[in-house]
Amino acid sequence: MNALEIHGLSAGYGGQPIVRDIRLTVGTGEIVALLGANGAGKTTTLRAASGVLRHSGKLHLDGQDISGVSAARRVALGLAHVPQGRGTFVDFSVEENLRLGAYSVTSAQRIQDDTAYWFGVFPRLKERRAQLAGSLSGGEQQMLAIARAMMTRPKVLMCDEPSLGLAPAVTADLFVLLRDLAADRGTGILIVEQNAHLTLEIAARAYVLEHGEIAIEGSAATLSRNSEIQRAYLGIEA
Ligand SMILES: Nc1ncnc2c1ncn2[C@@H]1O[C@H](COP(=O)(O)OP(=O)(O)OP(=O)(O)O)[C@@H](O)[C@H]1O
Repeated sequence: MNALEIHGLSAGYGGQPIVRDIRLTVGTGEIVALLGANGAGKTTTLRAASGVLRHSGKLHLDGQDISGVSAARRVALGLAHVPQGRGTFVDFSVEENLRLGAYSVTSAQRIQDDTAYWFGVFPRLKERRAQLAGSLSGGEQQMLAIARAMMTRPKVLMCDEPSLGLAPAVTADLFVLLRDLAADRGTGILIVEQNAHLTLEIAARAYVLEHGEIAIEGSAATLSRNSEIQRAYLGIEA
C-alpha cells in the first residue's frame, strides 16, 4: 500500500488556480522528488497536501481518506511538513521546539524518549538544547525542523527545499539523513528541491511539475538520463 496517495489535487490563491489535477504517490520508505522550475507550483502542492491551503481532490494516508481533514489532524495522523524556510519557533529553545513538534502526542514518556532519540541523532542540537532556535545556524535550524517534524513519528515527511541556504557539505549530510530516515524508519519522503542532482541520487522516483501540472514522471534513474531533465535541471547540455 502507498503511504501517501494524491488524486486530482487542485489549489491556488484568491480563486486563481495554480496547480491542477496533481496525481502522485509515495510508498512506505520511498523517497519521491517533486521537481520543477521556479513558480511551477511545487510549494503550493505541498501546502495543499498538508492542508494549510484550501484545495480540491482526494488524499489518502496509509489507506485512510484524509481529504476533508484539518491540517492539525493530518499531522496527528502522520503527515508531516517541513516548510520552506524551516518554520521553527525562533523565540523558543531547541528543546521546546522538539516538544512543540509533539503537541499531538499524549504520552509524556514517548515525548521524553523521542527527544532523547533525536538529540542522539543530532548531537549539535543536544549541545544547544537551551539555545533559542532563532540563533541557530541555517544547517542547525534545518536539523531542528526535521527532528521536530519527526517527533510525531510520521508515515510521510514532506520537505520543501531543505538544502536552501546550506553549504554543500551540510546539504550532503542532510541528504544522507533523509535517506536513512526512509530506509531505517520506513518514512515515506516527498522532497521538493532545486538541487536536482543530489535529489535524484537519493530518490527512487520523481515527478516534474510544469505550469502547475505533472508533465513528466518516472524512476529517478530514468529521469536522470532524460535529455530534457538534464538540460533544465541538471545543467547538462546534450
Ligand atoms: N500566497 C500567494 N498568493 C498569490 N500567489 C502565490 C502565493 N504563493 C505562491 N503564489 C504563486 O503561485 C505560483 C507557484 O508558486 P510556488 O511557490 O508553488 O512555486 P514553486 O514551484 O515552489 O517555486 P520556487 O521553486 O520558486 O519556490 C507562483 O506564480 C507564485 O507567485
